Amino acid sequence: MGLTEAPLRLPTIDIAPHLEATQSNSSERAAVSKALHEACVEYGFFYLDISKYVDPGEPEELTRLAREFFFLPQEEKDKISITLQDNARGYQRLKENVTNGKADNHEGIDIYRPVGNPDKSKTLWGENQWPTIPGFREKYEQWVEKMRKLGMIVMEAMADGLGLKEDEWKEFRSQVEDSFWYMRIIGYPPLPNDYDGFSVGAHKDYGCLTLLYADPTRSALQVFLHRSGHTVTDVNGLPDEQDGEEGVWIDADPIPGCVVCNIGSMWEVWSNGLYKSTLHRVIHRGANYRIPFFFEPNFDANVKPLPAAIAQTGDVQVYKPVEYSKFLLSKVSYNFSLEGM
Ligand SMILES: N=C(N)NCCCC[C@H](N)C(=O)O
Ligand SMILES: O=C(O)CCC(=O)C(=O)O
Ligand SMILES: [Fe+2]
Repeated sequence: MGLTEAPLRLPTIDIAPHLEATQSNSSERAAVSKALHEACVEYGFFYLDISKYVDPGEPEELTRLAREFFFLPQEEKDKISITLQDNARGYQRLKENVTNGKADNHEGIDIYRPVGNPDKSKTLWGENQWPTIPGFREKYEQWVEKMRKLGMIVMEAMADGLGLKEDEWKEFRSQVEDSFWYMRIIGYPPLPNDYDGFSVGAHKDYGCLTLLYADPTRSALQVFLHRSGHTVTDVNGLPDEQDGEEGVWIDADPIPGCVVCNIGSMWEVWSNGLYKSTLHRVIHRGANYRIPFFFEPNFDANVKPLPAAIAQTGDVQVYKPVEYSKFLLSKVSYNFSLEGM
């Protein structure tokens, strides 16, 4: 059946009741937590309505600043190249990022949580490199702070949706409250029709939660629902049960006032596979900018299935523990190399 079935649509969830917890909105909050739970079981993807949290002018200003940067001559952009730092923080040229052995048709700036003792000889452990455009750093740092707080709010709502008790949440929270967050500012030129690759090839996100501010271009971000013949393994390197015979790519077109949200592989581990981190890819035929913010675990988090999740998945721990830092490093070191794929 696959492609002829009824259109699949990702759910939209308004986070407003969780922005301010009051006695009177506790049933609304519970409904939101339940909706998050269902979206994560079913899709691993949803729209998060943040219109009561973010003024639309804010990401529009970020887009304007991004345009100003990406319109600079190549040699100006290369002054903050990732190769001058820790091979992760800074600017990457068009086709420098690699996914599934193919160069991606995008350029971007990657910013990570700063570290106290930077050492650029260690991958990921250098310093962020910001454009010198007036206001750029300041505006983007404000955005990071906003998204980081939002990430924590959503994590708490999700923990509630999964049924964690107060003390279980406290334990869980300690694994993410010093999030090793990550932000990308991505410039997409139109993907040529004859290009043997993608704007971003099919992948899963690595950590907890991605909060994507997307430009209006349609059919750009595509989400893989129900299974195909892809040879993808899960976070533990096991064959992924998502990879059956059939599947369908659906468009996750932007909705005004919402960020597109998806869960990363660490949620798959915490939930013992109850929540799936879903494959997605980008085929961007327009020319514009997108800003994903990745709310991730603490760098040193040891991620393992939560007892509450094991209890809901047949009382058997299926997923092995994962050290987030090792997992992240293995991913990032493949992102900029066509070797060893
Ligand atoms: N979730 C993150 N960090 N997204 C960044 C890009 C994903 C594609 C990357 N080349 C890859 O193969 O993973
Ligand atoms: O630009 C997009 O729509 C999504 C980008 C993405 O999936 C990523 O950077 O991980
Ligand atoms: Fe992604």
